[in-house]
Amino acid sequence: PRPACVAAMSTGTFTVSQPLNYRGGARVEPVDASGTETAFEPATGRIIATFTCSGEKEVDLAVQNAKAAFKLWSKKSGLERCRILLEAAKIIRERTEDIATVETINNGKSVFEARLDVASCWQCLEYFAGLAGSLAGEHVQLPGGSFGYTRREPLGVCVGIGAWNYPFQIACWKSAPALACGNAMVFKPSPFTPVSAVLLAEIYAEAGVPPGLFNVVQGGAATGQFLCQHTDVAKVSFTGSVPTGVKIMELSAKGVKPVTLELGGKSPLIIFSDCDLENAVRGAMMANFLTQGQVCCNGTRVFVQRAILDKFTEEVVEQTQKIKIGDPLLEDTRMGPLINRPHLERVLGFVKSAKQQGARVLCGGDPYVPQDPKLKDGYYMRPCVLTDCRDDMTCVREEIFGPVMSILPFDTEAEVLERANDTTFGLAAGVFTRDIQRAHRVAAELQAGTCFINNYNVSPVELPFGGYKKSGFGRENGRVTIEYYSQLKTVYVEMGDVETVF
Ligand SMILES: NC(=O)c1ccc[n+]([C@@H]2O[C@H](COP(=O)([O-])OP(=O)(O)OC[C@H]3O[C@@H](n4cnc5c(N)ncnc54)[C@H](O)[C@@H]3O)[C@@H](O)[C@H]2O)c1
Ligand SMILES: C[N+](C)(C)CCCC=O
Repeated sequence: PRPACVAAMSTGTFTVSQPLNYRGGARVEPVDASGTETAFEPATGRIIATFTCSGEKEVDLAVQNAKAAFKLWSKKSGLERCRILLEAAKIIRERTEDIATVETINNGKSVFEARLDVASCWQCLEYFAGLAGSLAGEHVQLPGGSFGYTRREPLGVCVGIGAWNYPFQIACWKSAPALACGNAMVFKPSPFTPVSAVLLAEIYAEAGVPPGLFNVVQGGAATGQFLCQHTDVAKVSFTGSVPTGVKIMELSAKGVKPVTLELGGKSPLIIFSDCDLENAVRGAMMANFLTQGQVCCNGTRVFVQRAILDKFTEEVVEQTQKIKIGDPLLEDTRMGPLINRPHLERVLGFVKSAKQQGARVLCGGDPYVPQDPKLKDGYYMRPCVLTDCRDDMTCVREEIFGPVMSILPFDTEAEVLERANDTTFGLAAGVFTRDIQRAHRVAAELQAGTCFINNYNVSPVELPFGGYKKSGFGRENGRVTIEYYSQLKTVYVEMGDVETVF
């Protein structure tokens, strides 16, 4: 059943009343445990769920269900899979309000933004539904009338492991290409945001996928490890931090499983003095403050050419101070709370160390208590703009994952490219300039999986998304993702006699 009118809910009222695991076509309590976790409503600090983390037996049951469903699903034609995925996309679109509301309650992002995330989800399903019907191999003529052909085949049971900043979107960006290619999936959300992935499982079931094709197991590191180590799992697609990505890769390597790693970043945004300043300021806001700054590809190192430094800084501070912080379910809120108390403290700690290292806080960077008494225990802070930053400061080198922008002046193109690329990360980068040749020259030199020219943090599902360097490898979205969820079989066909060398 769909959640009871969550769209009509207000902050401070939602609690989870049904099991959060989904296996074999139904919500279930796990048969064994690897501890318990608690999920919060960041806006109020209220507990909304206490749940059991799945143990090894539950993980195995989910994988076995997925394996059984794979046998049915992988035999369907691409067009048959397309129809079911399109139906799921339609349901997601119709339920935008319900899904966005749950996402906002559990994650803290504004409902305005959560609706945009949901749009990216149904669009992703539509996109891969479209590709499902066109998956094909090639036919190759060989000497003597013999020939070969290739078949694009699914991998089997794929595991998806997600981060907490885009819970529903991550589940869709992984499952849509996986299912389009004929795979089954077991998905584990972050224990901080367990609620919305199970809505996706229900939607897939309603759309007509076989029971067990998309399963959800809840838990933390231990549950994730059981998934990565399972011998019947063919592939692991992970979104999260670099240190966890390393562990996932090590575990998967033991079973020679291919991995997709969508990891963290510390992306540069370069603003040349010939830019359209108004657009550059808007771009910098988009690059830093979506989802309270908890975005992997955020352009948090904002390099500004010296001639426009003062004007740009003044404008960006003015816009930052105008951001409406508060109850994320209210229509005019644009910044909600951070994900939890320890993370808020961590982000505030980055601001403190930036000050100690010589940066100047132009606005924000301190805890915020909204006037509404029910929000007093929420995890809010005011968005922060730092100036007088240097490349060696901690706030400029490390991923903060919060609403903290560092402004860095520069003089020449060569200098800024050198500095922009001086990082172990390589997820995204941006450039604002009116000089079309410079824009493409700079994009070609930036060491990043995605480069934005004259915009930032737009990610249409038609375009591949993924990292360079320690930000990971493999891609999500775009046609190329088919290659990460399928394997190519070559079939040789002999039309003559066997010529033996013996
Ligand atoms: N590149 C991208 O597309 C992208 C998107 C969103 C977030 N991120 C990154 O994610 C990070 C924030 O997310 P997070 O704090 O949830 O990351 P995290 O690495 O702490 O956790 C991510 C997921 O991995 C699981 N996990 C933790 N230890 C594990 C282990 N040993 N084995 C298997 N699974 C394990 C967690 O339970 C969670 O589901 C940031 O670094 C951010 O940049 C990247
Ligand atoms: C949709 N965005 C804003 C590009 C975010 C993608 C996922 C990164 O955390």
